[in-house]
Amino acid sequence: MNDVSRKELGSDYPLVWTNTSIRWCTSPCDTRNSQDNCSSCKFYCKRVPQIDPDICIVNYYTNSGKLGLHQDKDESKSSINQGLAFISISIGDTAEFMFGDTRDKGKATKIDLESGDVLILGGESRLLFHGISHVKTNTTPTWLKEATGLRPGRINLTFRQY
Ligand SMILES: O=C(O)CCC(=O)C(=O)O
Ligand SMILES: [Fe+2]
Repeated sequence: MNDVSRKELGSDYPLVWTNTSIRWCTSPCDTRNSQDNCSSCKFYCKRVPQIDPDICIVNYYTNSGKLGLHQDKDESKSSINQGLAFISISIGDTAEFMFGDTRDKGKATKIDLESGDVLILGGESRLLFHGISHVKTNTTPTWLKEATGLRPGRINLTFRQY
């Protein structure tokens, strides 16, 4: 993601992202007990409840793959009402990710999700409309292609708590 996208996301929605590495909380951190005791991921702790994922959905997009704007509502009412996050990890080709408050594609904000980006939608942003407008051909990092023989396209993993 570029810096503009980071600012947009950071100011409007409680999202956490990284580029090319997973920055994860390594110290005790639990919003259910305390909101301030985590030095490594204060932002995440304060605004997005922690999850114990029990579902992983794997999406594979060819270079013509798309996913229309939608809300993720298949988890339990309790999970959604608490704003439990879903954690999305992108691998392979870059995709343009859209998100917004309505299903209107024209009004959605668009950001690039690159291989290695981690996006967390939780708390206030749990029910954001989101989707993939397109996948950018031949954008997988060369080292990844060489190391894995990954075919063209994009893999997205989302970890969720039912
Ligand atoms: O591929 C993505 O980045 C989003 C996937 C998604 O929204 C979903 O699986 O519900
Ligand atoms: Fe989704």
